Amino acid sequence: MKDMDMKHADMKDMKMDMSSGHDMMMHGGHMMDMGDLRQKFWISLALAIPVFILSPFMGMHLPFQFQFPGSDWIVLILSTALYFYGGKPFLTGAKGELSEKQPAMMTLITMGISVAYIYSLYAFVMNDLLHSSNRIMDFFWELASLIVIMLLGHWIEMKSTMSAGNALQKIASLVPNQVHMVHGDKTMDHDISMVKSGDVVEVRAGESVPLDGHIIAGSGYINESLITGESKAVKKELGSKVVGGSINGDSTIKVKVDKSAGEGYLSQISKLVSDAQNNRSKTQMLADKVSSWLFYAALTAGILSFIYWLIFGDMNTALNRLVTVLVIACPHALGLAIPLVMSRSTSIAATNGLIIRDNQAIENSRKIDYIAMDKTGTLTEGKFNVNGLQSMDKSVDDKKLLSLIAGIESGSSHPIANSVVQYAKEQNVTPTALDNIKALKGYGMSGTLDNNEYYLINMKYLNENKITVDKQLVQAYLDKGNTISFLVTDNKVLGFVALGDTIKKNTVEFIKELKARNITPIMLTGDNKEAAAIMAKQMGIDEFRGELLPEDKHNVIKQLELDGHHVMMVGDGINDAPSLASATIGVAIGAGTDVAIDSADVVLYNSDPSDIIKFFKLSHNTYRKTIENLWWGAGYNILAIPLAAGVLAGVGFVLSPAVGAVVMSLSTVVVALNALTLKM
Ligand SMILES: Nc1ncnc2c1ncn2[C@@H]1O[C@H](COP(=O)(O)OP(=O)(O)OP(=O)(O)O)[C@@H](O)[C@H]1O
Ligand SMILES: [Cu+]
Ligand SMILES: [Mg+2]
Repeated sequence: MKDMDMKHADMKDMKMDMSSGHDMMMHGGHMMDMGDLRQKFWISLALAIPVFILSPFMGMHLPFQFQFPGSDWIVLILSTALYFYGGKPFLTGAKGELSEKQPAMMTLITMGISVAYIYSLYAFVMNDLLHSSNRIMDFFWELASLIVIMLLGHWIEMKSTMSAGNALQKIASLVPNQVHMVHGDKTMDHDISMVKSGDVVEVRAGESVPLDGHIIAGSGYINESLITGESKAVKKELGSKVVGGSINGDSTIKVKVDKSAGEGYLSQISKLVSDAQNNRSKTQMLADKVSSWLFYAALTAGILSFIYWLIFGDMNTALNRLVTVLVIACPHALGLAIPLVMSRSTSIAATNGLIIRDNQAIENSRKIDYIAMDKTGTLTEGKFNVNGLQSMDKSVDDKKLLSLIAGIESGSSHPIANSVVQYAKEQNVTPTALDNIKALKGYGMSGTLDNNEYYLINMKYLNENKITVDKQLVQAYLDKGNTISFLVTDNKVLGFVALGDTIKKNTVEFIKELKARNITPIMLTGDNKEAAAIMAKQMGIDEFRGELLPEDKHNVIKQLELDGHHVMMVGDGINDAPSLASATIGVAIGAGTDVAIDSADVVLYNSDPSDIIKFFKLSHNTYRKTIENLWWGAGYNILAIPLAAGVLAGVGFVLSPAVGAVVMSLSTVVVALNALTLKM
């Protein structure tokens, strides 16, 4: 569980991060500390208002403007403060981008405001210090308005990014900070981070269960809907497992904590979500590329128009055009377009049973035409009923047989093993203690007792090792889709256990929907072919393979991909990990098997395969929004740069920096709002 470790302290930090004044923002996939944008915006606005009044706009005097002796000095001082204080987030952002040799949005903004500021300084020196004969037009008005508008734009962007990306905050808020720890017959309130595995906490009526554990006193109904999506409260009794974040009904229970704050179910989920949100997707890289491309385009367009106006106009016009081009090229909306959609998307996903670990999966989902699924635990519950248990050798009776089988299975966490051990307990049969218990991948288990090697293995193993068994005895179980395990020692079959699984309630509907989407479902299982065929038929699946070893599953996926298909693989076990990693999209079931989860792109944390349909719907909408936003973002730049360069100057239209900035901010708001309308 190493990489899922998340101390509760981290979760609290997270809560603090969200509410503190410091705004973090994604730019080109990097998190950037923007300082307190809200405060910066208001202070900058206050600084800017006198500049708007005292400084001529584009060399023109607007009706409300006036000057007095020394007013230029006030403008200079206020503008300098604005540049260094209000412009700081952009200046530091640009430094970061340039140090990584990835000029992007921040560099463009910095270019715009720096050019405006430096040129205006020059104008001030010429006008007010050297008293040059013809007044040089300065850009203080534009500088001030740009900084204010940029701050506003980024502040709005920030707010939408935050509301889009608060899945972590939602998860963190599911657990209380304080717990009632039980000490003897007293309880004391402690910080949740103090609670260790083995401690006992009291959960009163209506409170949420702080940590994973099991009930040692009391019983009641517990609502796990926040965690499992299952809206009905479930009855929990003595010994029942409870999950941190679920809500207690109206009785008081005592819970013995099994996992400390860092290891519980919720912290795993948090870790997954934060992984997913920090994940830099290829699509984001596309936006980065476009941003950096725009940087060079703007520089080129700026220099060309500068040269052009220098030749056919004058220095002032030329500089004015240069400043305008550099200011307007700002790819604000563009850089916002995809991160916003993606973070909104992962956030929606997180509240719908989906954790998207790799954003690339969203893009790839359009291509999927095959979906390969593991049977046990994925399409079925993975909770087996023991349908038959029979000794086939005089040396053991049924009870002894079960004791041996349960003994071997106590060393396994396979669903079959859990079910058998549970069954033995119900039958009051004590498992025999065996040594050296090992898993035989794809076949079963083995263990030693009194120097004898005992095997609990399937038919495939018997066939491959030429161990004979009267198949007639188990045929009836095979015909019902049972999984059969034989207990073998010394090449002699001692007996068998037959287990039946139940199909998950949403599976049949899910398969229908897949087919309606023209996605071919194929079932891959390690179970026997008879069980595979019978279960597949019941589920409505036409293609299936049985008796597969983990590497066989992997090969089936690889072959399908070689044949030009794009395969989604859904699995739960450690043995599914290679297939999950090699598929176009790997989907892991449940938050249980960390190896499977680590290899997957998407995790279904409610263990409900039909959430995959939600994934397809969400991905489809996300992709559409991404493209829409790319056009809104880039479209602005595509139109604005040539206009700013003065292409239409011949017909009397030139775009001023201030108007450019207003339009840019509008396009940003459009992109942000458009991202927020993303729905499932
Ligand atoms: N702990 C175990 N006890 C008994 N039999 C086992 C055990 N582990 C595996 N087996 C046998 O090996 C077969 C394949 O196991 P594997 O884990 O590869 O697949 P599975 O999880 O049963 O099915 P699926 O591939 O659909 O998830 C099982 O069907 C069973 O016959
Ligand atoms: Cu911008
Ligand atoms: Mg399995």
